Amino acid sequence: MQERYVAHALLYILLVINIAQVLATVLLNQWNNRFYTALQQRAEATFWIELQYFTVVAFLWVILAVYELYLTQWTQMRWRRWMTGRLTGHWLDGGGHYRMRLQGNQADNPDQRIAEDVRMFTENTLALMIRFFSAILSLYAFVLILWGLSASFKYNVLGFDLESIPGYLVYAALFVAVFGTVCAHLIGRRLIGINFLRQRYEADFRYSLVRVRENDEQIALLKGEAAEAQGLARRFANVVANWFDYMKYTKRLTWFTSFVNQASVIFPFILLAPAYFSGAVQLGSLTQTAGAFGRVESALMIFTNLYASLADYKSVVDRLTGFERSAAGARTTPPAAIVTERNGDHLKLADLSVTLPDGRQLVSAPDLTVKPGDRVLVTGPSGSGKSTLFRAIAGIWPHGSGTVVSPSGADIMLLPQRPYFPVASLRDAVTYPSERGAYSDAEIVEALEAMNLAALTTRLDEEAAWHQTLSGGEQQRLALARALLSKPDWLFLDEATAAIDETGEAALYKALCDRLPNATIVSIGHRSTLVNFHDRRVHLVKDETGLHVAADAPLMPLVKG
Ligand SMILES: Nc1ncnc2c1ncn2[C@@H]1O[C@H](COP(=O)(O)OP(=O)(O)OP(=O)(O)O)[C@@H](O)[C@H]1O
Repeated sequence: MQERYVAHALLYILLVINIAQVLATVLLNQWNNRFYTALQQRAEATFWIELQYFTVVAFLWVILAVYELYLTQWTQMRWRRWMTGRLTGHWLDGGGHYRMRLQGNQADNPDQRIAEDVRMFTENTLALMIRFFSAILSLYAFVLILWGLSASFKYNVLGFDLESIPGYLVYAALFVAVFGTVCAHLIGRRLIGINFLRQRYEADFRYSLVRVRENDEQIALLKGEAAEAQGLARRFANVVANWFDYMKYTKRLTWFTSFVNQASVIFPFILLAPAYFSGAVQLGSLTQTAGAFGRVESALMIFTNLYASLADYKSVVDRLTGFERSAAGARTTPPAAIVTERNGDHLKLADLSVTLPDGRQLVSAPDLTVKPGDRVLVTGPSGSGKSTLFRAIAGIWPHGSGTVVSPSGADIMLLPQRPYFPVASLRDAVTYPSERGAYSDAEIVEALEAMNLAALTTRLDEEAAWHQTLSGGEQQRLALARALLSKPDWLFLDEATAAIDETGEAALYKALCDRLPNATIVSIGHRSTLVNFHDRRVHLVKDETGLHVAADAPLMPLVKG
């Protein structure tokens, strides 16, 4: 609320500054007439007085210019902060970021849209708004002046008395401006699409660089540097090709706008010269009229002069609205046809059919119930859909139909094979996503020791990219320590111990079962040794139509397929 008031206040101050600036230009325009008339008449005393007048107005002008820029920049950052918070929220809320990708309606490079496009939007909106506002004000002020001045320039063209058209100089400026705007649009409109793609290609290229950085070890091990260099060059080739397109159209537009701008310097003099040379008006009146004509014309030509910026702006607006549409689509589409109800203390899958994004059926669970305290091992061939079934149970998979009734009020945690850690201190990494201070150091140390990570207990304050520095097994143990701390009622382990040797895995499962005696544990795994820690097995087996179906199976023996 307070934020809104400050934003409004800043905007009003900026508008007032703009009005004052236009007022100053009007004063200077009038001064122009007096000053040059004094020069022409060699009136020295008036000349000095007018110079003092100019100094005062110019000084005020400088103050206004400085504060206009300063307050504009301030407003831009406040606005950007607000918009960034809003878009980040829309992206992250309710798993939208994940569903945006899965639903296939993802706007490209959301990271770039939140970072770059928001910055460009806030900077340009304000700058353009102010340019348009002052253009309207100067138009208003100088049209009046020019209208009045038109009457003093008497001459005729091809026998037609121009003086008889009131304010004909205003019409002349309007004609130039309309002509300029139409031509600028015809020449430059392709820039909108080109700018849109430029943002995209730049972001694609940056993302490829980040992926190399994130996967440096794999790339070094595979000696994939040459392939990466080729891939990066391919992406950068898009940036270059797009840039050449951009150059081509910007060049055409610049040819036109520069030409029009230069022509508009002499255009008023051509119009006014006959009246001046016939002696009808003084030099001061000529320069004032030419100045006023220039002001009216440039206010009217705003679309022409800002066409490149407007094209840029339009592409940024398109990218942001595309992002918002995609985020809204992800938010408003419920966790697909799979209804997740919270009711009772059992987990119940009824007529559940999980499909792939392209609509192909992947796995079904016609009737499956897991009771609190169960220890269930889920098995099935690779690619049969075990992980996707977990995703559907967790409510983040948007494709399929049927019902998942999950236990009411239960705390559910799902650990994947490759755990995620933020680049932060080890303390924050292990307690993620809980709030800071949710666990004492003693609790954290205890959990780490229980997961055989005593060596890490002295490094709680150390910040690192833990996904790159810890071994695969250490990362999995760190994720299990996270589970020990948060003590979920239901723990889903998706091959969460696959990188650990069988003896180590046995010790970890024992520690988990001892420390979370009431937790229901559902594990996906391929190892036969896992049988020892579970009392039930659900197997994904192919039915006669080739579809994998999840159903109870004997715990032993573990058979493949
Ligand atoms: N986002 C996705 N888009 C398209 N296909 C997907 C997506 N996620 C998973 N799949 C496909 O769904 C199938 C099942 O994947 P899933 O990871 O669930 O198998 P899994 O049984 O857990 O395999 P594994 O035992 O090898 O881990 C695979 O063929 C996979 O390619």
